[in-house]
Amino acid sequence: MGIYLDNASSTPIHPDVFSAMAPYLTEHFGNASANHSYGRKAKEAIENSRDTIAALLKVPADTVVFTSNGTEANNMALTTAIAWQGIDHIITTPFEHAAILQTLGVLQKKHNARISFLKTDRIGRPDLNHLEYLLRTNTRNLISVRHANNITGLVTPIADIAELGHKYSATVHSDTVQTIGSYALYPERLKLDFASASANKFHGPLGAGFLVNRSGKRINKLIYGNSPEQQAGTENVPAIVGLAKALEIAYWDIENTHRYINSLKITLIAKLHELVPGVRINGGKPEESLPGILSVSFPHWGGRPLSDYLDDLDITVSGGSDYTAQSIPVFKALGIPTGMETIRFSFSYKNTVTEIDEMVAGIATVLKQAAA
Ligand SMILES: Cc1ncc(COP(=O)(O)O)c(C=O)c1O
Repeated sequence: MGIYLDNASSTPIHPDVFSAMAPYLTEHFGNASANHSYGRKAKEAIENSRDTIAALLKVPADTVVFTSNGTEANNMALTTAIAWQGIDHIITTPFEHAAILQTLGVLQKKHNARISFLKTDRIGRPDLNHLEYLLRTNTRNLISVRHANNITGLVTPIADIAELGHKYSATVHSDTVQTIGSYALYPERLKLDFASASANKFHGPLGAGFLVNRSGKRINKLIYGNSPEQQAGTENVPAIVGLAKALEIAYWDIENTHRYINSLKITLIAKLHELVPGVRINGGKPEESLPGILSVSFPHWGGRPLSDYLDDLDITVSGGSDYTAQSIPVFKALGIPTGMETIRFSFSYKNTVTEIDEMVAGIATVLKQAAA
């Protein structure tokens, strides 16, 4: 097995999550809408999962809406806010995920709303004075700002943003896909009307997410059909069961997991500074960013990209041309020189210091080859 350092993209499923899901793939395979024992068993599993998630997040169970992923949760939140709340002005940042920027682009046209992009500082922190100015000079505002940047890991002061927003009666959504499960996050404490999550970011299955809807408004459906779940269609019961189990595991002992993952990140930063002259760490100080994400820009030494060499060594990171193409607006906004190669390393509880050492040894070999 190689070294997997792309956990911000997707994490391996936790063995206990797999065990919790297995009976719902084999024995309890019923359709939750069916009026017989199989259906009732499936329905019960969904409601138990909803209760588990609600208890962990300290929100009422009826605010938890299951979705297929984080993108759907984000779409649902924005569509609901704009459709029901008569929003005519949206405040966001240029750093949001495509699930936000593309959705807002469509909704803006459909509802004749305007979008303002918050000014940010050099590392991407939003300017709260600018936020207050935008809130003061507009009415019926929706704020959508993500809690942590999935490229650099920088964490936004979302509670301050939400507090300011509510002072001016704004509706506040945060794309918390990178933070729910990474932090023990409580939407009420952060004063969020909407928060989105995706299970495969915290050792849950692919194809499961949820939206917390504290707005008091009915969810605006994205598709129509039979299901009593707000999103139409037959529910993915095993994935929902796995999602709840994964969140339970993530919230258990989260502080120690954090400390451990952060120590891997600090170790890698120190080793890279030692090894590579001119290396640049993006996303602010380690304590300002998610413990699990490290964005590094390497001076280009000509020839093949470093991420390709790492791939040859069976070391998986986020890099290469597709990643760069998606991330270019963020790199530009952060002032990362175009000549540098930027790689995201993202860690989980499964990674070890030995893996970090092996990867650094791999980078050292690549540097030597390039210099020869
Ligand atoms: C910040 C952020 N928002 C939204 C998404 C989309 O989530 P999903 O892939 O579950 O649709 C991602 C996925 O990487 C993300 O990092």
